[in-house]
Amino acid sequence: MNTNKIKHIGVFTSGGDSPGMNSALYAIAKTAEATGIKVSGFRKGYEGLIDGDLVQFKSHELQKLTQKGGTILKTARSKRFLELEGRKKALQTLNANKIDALIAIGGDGTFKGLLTFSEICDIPFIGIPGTIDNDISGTDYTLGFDSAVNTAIENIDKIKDTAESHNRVFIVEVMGRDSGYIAIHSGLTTGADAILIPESGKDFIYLLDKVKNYDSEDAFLVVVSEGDEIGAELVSSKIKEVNPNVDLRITRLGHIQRGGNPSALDRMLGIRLGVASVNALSQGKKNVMAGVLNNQLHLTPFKEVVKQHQVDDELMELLELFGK
Ligand SMILES: Nc1ncnc2c1ncn2[C@@H]1O[C@H](COP(=O)(O)OP(=O)(O)O)[C@@H](O)[C@H]1O
Ligand SMILES: O=P(O)(O)OC[C@H]1O[C@](O)(COP(=O)(O)O)[C@@H](O)[C@@H]1O
Repeated sequence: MNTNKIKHIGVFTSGGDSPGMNSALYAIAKTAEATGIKVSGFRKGYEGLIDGDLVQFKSHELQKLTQKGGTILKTARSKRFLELEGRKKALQTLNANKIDALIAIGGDGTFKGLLTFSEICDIPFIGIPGTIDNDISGTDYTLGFDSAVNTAIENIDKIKDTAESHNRVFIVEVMGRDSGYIAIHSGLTTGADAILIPESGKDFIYLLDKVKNYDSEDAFLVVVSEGDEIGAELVSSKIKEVNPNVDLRITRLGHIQRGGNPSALDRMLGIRLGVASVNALSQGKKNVMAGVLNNQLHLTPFKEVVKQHQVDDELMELLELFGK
């Protein structure tokens, strides 16, 4: 392993926070220390790079916080980094602090940012996929997805109890800005009657077919992704059109899905990808995202990392089977 070139890594979290980010930060610090590399953390995503807002990282301090949700480095969506002016300031910060590599934990927007930044900055960048939405190619799972699904499940189970007690139709909106992964996983595993996602056009037809005859002693549970083109309000009014007698409520789970301690799976993913990202830098890799494909570590060039707008065929078949 060649560790001569990299002496000082900068790391930051960016975009929406996700459970598991702290595990990854801990693993990065631990691996870097073991190979004699200094690590600095930039606070608030690209904003910290622009403002030179950085803190020294010591693994024993991060060890205490590895199990916590959120990100101890804080995160942000930075308008200033979208402008060349902002990116030039970020470059000055890196030069002034002699940072010779960057690791970013975030979603596809963060990686697009790195690609744009690479036009004026030629130090190596490594990405770690961190978003609850799980909508990034090049990895089976993103950091935080499993925890968010677990939170959604826990809450949907509770809603189902009250829905059954009152024979109510409940529409539960889960997160996923443009993606249905949280909805599919949480809907299937809570026995939802209908699951609505942006990637499917048929799901709404199945829902109306089912709900028009709904007149039972059970709950009728609809899990809808916030990214779905129809949305909870319209779904509600369409249900009332086809079945005016239903007693219906809408619950939005919202940001509760982003918080909480990470699941075992997300903690392990954070540790694996944190270690992999430092190792990738030591091996001379640049501008790649570290992910896990078929449970094997995998590096994908940023240029090939895209926002996933399709769920895989197997999940679509499940949706078809359980949605009808
Ligand atoms: N094309 C781009 N050029 C420069 N910076 C970008 C670009 N796209 C996104 N970014 C930066 O990445 C940040 C995070 O992206 P965002 O889409 O909000 O979250 P995520 O990384 O979770 O997808 C943005 O706030 C912006 O600062
Ligand atoms: O916290 P905000 O800025 O309101 O963003 C909400 C969005 O962030 C997410 O929670 C995760 O998005 P990211 O891709 O930025 O991680 C989406 O599911 C949701 O639409």
